[in-house]
Amino acid sequence: MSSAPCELILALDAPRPADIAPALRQLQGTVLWAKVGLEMFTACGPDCVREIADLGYRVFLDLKLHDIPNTVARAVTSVASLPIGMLTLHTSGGREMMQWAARARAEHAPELLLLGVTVLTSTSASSLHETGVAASPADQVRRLGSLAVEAGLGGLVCSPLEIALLRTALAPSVTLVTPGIRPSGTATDDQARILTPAQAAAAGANFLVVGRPIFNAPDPVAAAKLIAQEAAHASSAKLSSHAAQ
Ligand SMILES: O=c1ccn([C@@H]2O[C@H](COP(=O)(O)O)[C@@H](O)[C@H]2O)c(=O)[nH]1
Repeated sequence: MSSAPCELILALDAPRPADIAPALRQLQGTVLWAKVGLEMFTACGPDCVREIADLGYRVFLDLKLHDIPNTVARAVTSVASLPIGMLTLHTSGGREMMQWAARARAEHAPELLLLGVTVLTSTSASSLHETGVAASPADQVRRLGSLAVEAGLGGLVCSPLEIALLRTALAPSVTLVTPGIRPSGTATDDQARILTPAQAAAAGANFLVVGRPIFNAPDPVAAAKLIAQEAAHASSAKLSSHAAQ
């Protein structure tokens, strides 16, 4: 198990960094990581990645690549020149796609952590079955997670409900990143497989990705600080209890 406390990643789901500038400025130094996703990247491209990095954040580029192996490997090569620390691809693209991506990373961006998205946190058991997958979300996450690690990825994106099972199934060095985080009393929105920050951190997540519970809160800076504290506290308690055993 990792000895580092669980950290918060801010999900920047806005078209431009300028749209969330006050929160970004006020959280500099308190939150280390920010996630640029499809909305921001399709609106302003690599420039917004550099802009967020220039503000002092480590950037998680959440492009969820999913294509034939050659195309995904070339996309990994293209983003290798950007100041990013994490990049996502869909594990459902299969072993070969992930192996090609892992080779491109080794050659062009050895410091970059490639994360395999397993089953989206917005997917319920019934919506997964509708796509033709008979397995439960937990079994499908275990299967895809193991495949991703065999193919050479360093981490996974899963729901907090699967953190404990992945911690049992995989090496402790695998980084587990979880969206689907909802502090008690906040709206579920379109997320289906959720836990609170403390529950996810106690289960063994390395990073929590949180967007709307922060940016839709009356005071986003206070909301982010509370979530970061709750996660750090729960993971430190877990680490101390492991050390005592
Ligand atoms: O399975 C996944 C993979 C990625 N995400 C992304 O995380 C954030 C969550 O935002 P909230 O507002 O906290 O729900 C968002 O950027 C998603 O694209 C995910 O939710 N689930």
